[in-house]
Amino acid sequence: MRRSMMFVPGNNPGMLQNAGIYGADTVIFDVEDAVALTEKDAARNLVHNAIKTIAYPCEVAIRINHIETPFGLPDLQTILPAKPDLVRLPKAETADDIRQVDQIITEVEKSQGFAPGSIKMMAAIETAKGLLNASAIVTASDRMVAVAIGGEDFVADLRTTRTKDGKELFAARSHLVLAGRAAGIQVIDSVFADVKDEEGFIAETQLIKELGFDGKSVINPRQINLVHQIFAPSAKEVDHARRVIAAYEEALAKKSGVIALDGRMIDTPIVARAQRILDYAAALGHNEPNQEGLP
Ligand SMILES: CC(C)(COP(=O)(O)OP(=O)(O)OC[C@H]1O[C@@H](n2cnc3c(N)ncnc32)[C@H](O)[C@@H]1OP(=O)(O)O)[C@@H](O)C(=O)NCCC(=O)NCCSC(=O)C[C@@](O)(CC(=O)O)C(=O)O
Ligand SMILES: [Mg+2]
Repeated sequence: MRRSMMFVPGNNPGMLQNAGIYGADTVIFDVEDAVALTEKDAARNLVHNAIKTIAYPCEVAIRINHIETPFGLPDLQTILPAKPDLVRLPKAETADDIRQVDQIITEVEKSQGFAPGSIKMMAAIETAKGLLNASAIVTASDRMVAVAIGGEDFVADLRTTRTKDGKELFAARSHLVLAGRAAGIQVIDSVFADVKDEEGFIAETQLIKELGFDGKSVINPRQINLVHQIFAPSAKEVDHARRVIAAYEEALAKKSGVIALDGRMIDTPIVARAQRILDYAAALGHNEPNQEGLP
């Protein structure tokens, strides 16, 4: 699961040290926009050492600089030998961007003796051009496991701003869900910058869950649990899903493919959705908070 992917500035030793304790599904050690140009060398060395020496209890990703900048290649060459799980390429605009990074990862995997394909990739779409090429980007490498939207850069490219209800990102978010689902990979929403606005964060996370996203990029530990609560099926949803499956089994026993439950039709897509809720709840176990705990 990649419900919460937390950015950690790669030049902050204290944050790198503690990044694993907050329960994020993934930590993303950032050497791109959270790091000033003068700090790039120091940050990539810090990130390398952190990955090499700390046993993080979650997936470890790195966000490199774009491969066409002077920093992208040294980012990969310095950090990959520490073997992060995942490389996030920001501002991806073409399938060739992905292939270039893929090729460098392949070379480092060979030289370091890592299993081929063991380092995964994801791309962040942050421009109109990237969005229009999304289908080619998500299918450009077998390493691709997810695609994200980088909302802050995206609205800058569109020459607009972010609003509370997210109307400016609606088309892009939906397009990305389509591209990701068609490629069979996960789709991750953007960050929410105002870490003190809990109500706004909850509303945005509920929206992106309804749009079909698998998770959200976050920038602060206090946002992690909120995402997990919103993505966890509620007790009511789990109970309803169980009743749907039971009703459908009853229908099948009577040689029917359709049945009514509480006055509503139950057929195969509804059963598939119910099964997905049960699988999701089972994957979470019984220790995860769910929506009932939301403020
Ligand atoms: C926002 C703030 C300054 C608030 O600081 P505050 O000091 O008020 O935080 P507090 O809540 O007081 O911290 C309580 C305790 O948690 C620790 N703690 C906090 N944050 C932590 C963290 N992230 N990792 C580990 N530890 C953390 C802290 O050290 C303290 O520990 P302790 O002292 O021990 O108690 C801080 O969070 C922060 O720097 N965030 C990361 C920002 C960042 O990475 N931006 C770049 C990525 S976005 C981007 O580039 C846009 C994008 O590209 C995105 C896309 O593509 O999706 C696009 O285009 O949209
Ligand atoms: Mg960005």
